[in-house]
Amino acid sequence: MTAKIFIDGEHGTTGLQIRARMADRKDVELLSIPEAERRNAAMREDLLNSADIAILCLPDDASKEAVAMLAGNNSVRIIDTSTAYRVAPDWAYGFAEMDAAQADKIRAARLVANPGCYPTGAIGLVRPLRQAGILPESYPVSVNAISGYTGGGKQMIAQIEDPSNPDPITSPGFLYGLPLKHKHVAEMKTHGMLGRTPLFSPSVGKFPQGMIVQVPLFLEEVGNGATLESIHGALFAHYAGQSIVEVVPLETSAALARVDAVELAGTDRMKLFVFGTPGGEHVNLVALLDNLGKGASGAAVQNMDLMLSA
Ligand SMILES: NC(=O)C1=CN([C@@H]2O[C@H](COP(=O)(O)OP(=O)(O)OC[C@H]3O[C@@H](n4cnc5c(N)ncnc54)[C@H](OP(=O)(O)O)[C@@H]3O)[C@@H](O)[C@H]2O)C=CC1
Ligand SMILES: CC(=O)N[C@@H](CCC(=O)OP(=O)(O)O)C(=O)O
Repeated sequence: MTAKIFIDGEHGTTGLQIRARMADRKDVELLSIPEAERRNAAMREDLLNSADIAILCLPDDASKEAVAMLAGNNSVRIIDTSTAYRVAPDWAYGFAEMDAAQADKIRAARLVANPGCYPTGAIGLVRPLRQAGILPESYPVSVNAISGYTGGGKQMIAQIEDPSNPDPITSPGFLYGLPLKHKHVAEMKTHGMLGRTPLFSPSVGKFPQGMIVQVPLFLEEVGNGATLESIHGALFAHYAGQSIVEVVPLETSAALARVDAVELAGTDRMKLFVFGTPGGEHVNLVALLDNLGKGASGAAVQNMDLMLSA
């Protein structure tokens, strides 16, 4: 049986990429709304309620409105890509590899919250270390990151790509989120199993897709006898057998001179690195992904596939 999928927000950045990933699939039927009608609430409500799975690629407020349009219709399953439900207890967090039980939770769930792009990297790095008893709950985690500009959606893409935009961005790279209250911090704390709110400083580079997320650690503060090797070993064991998330061998990382933010652009994969010097004081945990791949649309399709395999 083909599953009916409606992507609410299908003409936006995340929605278009999900559509592209499904273009050649015979096992799903895409319900579609004409671009000119994308904000037509009555048409959206009808399509939402006709779907087996509704994938919401909308700003938070519009996502909440779509969920309200589905109230009482338990036959429609929802994947929401916004920030609205990522720490809601009745929604499954859609990061299948974050622990051993999560893929089954997503498979069985009606409501799935797709993770944020930056949190996919940060949680992917710290949660296995929390679960292995290496990183203390009280450790003050800092997360520094650079994203491709498509992370800012249609608005930022236009600011960067269209010179006639009334509010153009001409900088080749910039920090933002300067008040340190980014909307991703809550999910990093909750699903990273952290006792303290992480200090998150994001930035954007003038490339469309790609992302580097860094979590630097002081080993003396980590304690528990943690070393470069024990941290790498815990991550390596956690992701053993996974095909989308890969932990790069220490010898390979040690031979690198650079990490290229766009290396995984156009893929749905994520690479995790542990950098440092054996016996040294510091370790830098690094995640490399595509903000629109494992960071958004790729993860949404992965979650849809898990849900369809139930
Ligand atoms: N881009 C990324 O890398 C990531 C994005 N996300 C999340 O995905 C969601 C979508 O983001 P993104 O694709 O980047 O955003 P875009 O702005 O590129 O696209 C959003 C789409 O939703 C439509 N839309 C907005 N409001 C409404 C409404 N009230 N009713 C119907 N349609 C509406 C927009 O239409 P219009 O053109 O008329 O505004 C647009 O087509 C957001 O919640 C974002 O946080 C998550 C992870 C990464
Ligand atoms: C570069 C850029 O602006 N990135 C966005 C995050 C990407 C996004 O919208 O994802 P979420 O739905 O996970 O928030 C931001 O910082 O708000």
